[in-house]
Amino acid sequence: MENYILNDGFAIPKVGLGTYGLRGELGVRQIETAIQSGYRLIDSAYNYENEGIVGKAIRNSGVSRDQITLTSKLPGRYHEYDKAMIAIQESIARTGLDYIDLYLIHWPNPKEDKYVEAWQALINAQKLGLVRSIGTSNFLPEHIDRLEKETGVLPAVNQVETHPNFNQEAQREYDASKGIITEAWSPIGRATDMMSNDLITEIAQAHNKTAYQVILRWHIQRGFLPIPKSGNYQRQRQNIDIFDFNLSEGEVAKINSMSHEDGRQKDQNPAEYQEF
Ligand SMILES: NC(=O)C1=CN([C@@H]2O[C@H](COP(=O)(O)OP(=O)(O)OC[C@H]3O[C@@H](n4cnc5c(N)ncnc54)[C@H](OP(=O)(O)O)[C@@H]3O)[C@@H](O)[C@H]2O)C=CC1
Ligand SMILES: O=C(O)C(=O)[C@@H](O)[C@H](O)C(=O)CO
Repeated sequence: MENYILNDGFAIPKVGLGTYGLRGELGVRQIETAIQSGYRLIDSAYNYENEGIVGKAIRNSGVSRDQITLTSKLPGRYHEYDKAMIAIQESIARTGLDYIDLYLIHWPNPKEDKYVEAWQALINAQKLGLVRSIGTSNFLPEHIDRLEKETGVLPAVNQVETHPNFNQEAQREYDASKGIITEAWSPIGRATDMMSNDLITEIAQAHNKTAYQVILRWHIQRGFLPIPKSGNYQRQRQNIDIFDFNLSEGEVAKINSMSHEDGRQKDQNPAEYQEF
């Protein structure tokens, strides 16, 4: 697996496994198969109620702990400093591991306006060794500017919705200007209409790859870090088998051109959406 280097010096795999909806003992087995297939970055969140099974899969995997990057995320209801510190410790305890590699603020919840306080807690948790790297999710440039101005500390990653219908080029440019890696959530658009898109199907046929492999390759060639979710062994393998071909600049540009202003998931604009 190829890596990006974060602004705090740690390496992070270029593709990760999304785990929203993977739960229970079946979830443990699904995450174990992903690790056996080569995944070394696992994305979880307090609100997915699966930190326990993700931790169990990592502990069962036989892969050494320091080879795996585990992400979790702080929910909106815990943005106050003291609550955030407890929530981080609860996340770690549920995993059964000693630390979490990457901890993100899940949503900025700008109407509550407590995300700077939450960020102070993540900074302190990093100093205490509870979490290795810290970052944000669904943060717009204005939110990151405030973190920088009020704390002087920038996120290592910013995880945002990105897929061909919503390519986030402006956000990526902003993140890159601050040394932040942009992770892509819903990177294959939740597998809805992408397969039937003629443009992507044509490119896929030219490379003898699936439409989803082309989309995931497109993310990487643009400098994004996609975290596709699959509970299925074969699809998990397909989603990381994307390092043996290159899209041309023209193909990348064609996929970029699919993006449109209202291409994001419904009601997921971080300027408005509140998640607790
Ligand atoms: N920070 C945030 O606010 C958010 C973060 N996330 C994170 O991002 C991850 C990924 O996003 P998500 O919304 O799950 O959407 P994805 O774009 O990853 O799509 C997941 C869906 O695609 C299917 N799928 C996966 N691979 C293939 C394939 N190769 N061929 C056909 N179908 C496929 C999966 O089904 P199957 O499992 O059956 O293969 C599932 O139904 C989440 O799981 C979560 O970890 C998601 C939303 C918001
Ligand atoms: O899955 C996540 O990480 C979320 O933040 C979800 O809330 C997601 O955005 C969603 O589907 C909300 O309906």
